Amino acid sequence: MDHVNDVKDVTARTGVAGERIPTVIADRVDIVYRVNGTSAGRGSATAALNRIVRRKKTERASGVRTVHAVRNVSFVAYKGEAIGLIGTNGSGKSTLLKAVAGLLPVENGKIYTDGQPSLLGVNAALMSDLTGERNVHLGGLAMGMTREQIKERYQEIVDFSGINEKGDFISLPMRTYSSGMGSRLRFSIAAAKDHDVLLIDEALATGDAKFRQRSADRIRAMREHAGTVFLVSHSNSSIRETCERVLWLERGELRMDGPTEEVLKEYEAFTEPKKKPRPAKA
Ligand SMILES: Nc1ncnc2c1ncn2[C@@H]1O[C@H](COP(=O)(O)OP(=O)(O)OP(=O)(O)O)[C@@H](O)[C@H]1O
Repeated sequence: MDHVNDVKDVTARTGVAGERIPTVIADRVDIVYRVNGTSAGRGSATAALNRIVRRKKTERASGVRTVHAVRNVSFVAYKGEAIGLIGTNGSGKSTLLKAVAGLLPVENGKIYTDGQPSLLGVNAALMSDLTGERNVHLGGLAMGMTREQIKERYQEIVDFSGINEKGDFISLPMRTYSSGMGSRLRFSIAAAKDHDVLLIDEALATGDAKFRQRSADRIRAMREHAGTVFLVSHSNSSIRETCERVLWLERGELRMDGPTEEVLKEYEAFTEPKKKPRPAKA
């Protein structure tokens, strides 16, 4: 099994114990995507025929290409931590998050989690033809809340999202929302529940400054109540506001794992364009 839901067994075996309680352990994880239909040939029927004819050839010849998205990544996350995942485009952040959520198999290594991690992405499935109100109920049920819990927290969710600040938008279909409003509602629904491990993919990026501040406060509160929060973001300020630890992935490899400021300092030096030397004064 590559995704095991019992971290306690591992802690017993490895002796990682004491005050800090591990919630996620990634042990030398490799994740590989396989993409079909990449060989020359027109249309998928030709590609399929090619695959049958050349069954014994290499993967590349049969039209299957592999993308090694995460390479030999290991880390231990503890209860109460908020961890930022950073890295340039295509460095493997979303892939790693999906694997921690149990949505992608790992090629090598293992991921152990304590409790069921919840992945909150900007694409979290809400129904655009239904009203915000219906979506709050559906989203809550999808996360495992009871009808009573949803009723109890409904007003809190709507108030937190700020959707109704500019009129009665919560009774309109979600397709009438701006992308920022949509992701605020998604975040608010997810934040209404206490999660053991909450995985957030860019959810805060589209909110305005006021909402970002509220989200950062909410994430802090969630950490105090229980679990561990992972946040993937390209916004270094969101990471600074929210996380005290950062994992930096580059080309699928874990380049740095440490306190936010230390890692961001190196990352910013890596991503900022090199300054041209000033011409010498005449
Ligand atoms: N479904 C997929 N099939 C094949 N390759 C994929 C798939 N999803 C991602 N990849 C590849 O895996 C690598 C890592 O992608 P991933 O989306 O995890 O990166 P990321 O760090 O989240 O990027 P970004 O910052 O742009 O969102 C990339 O090379 C990407 O092309």
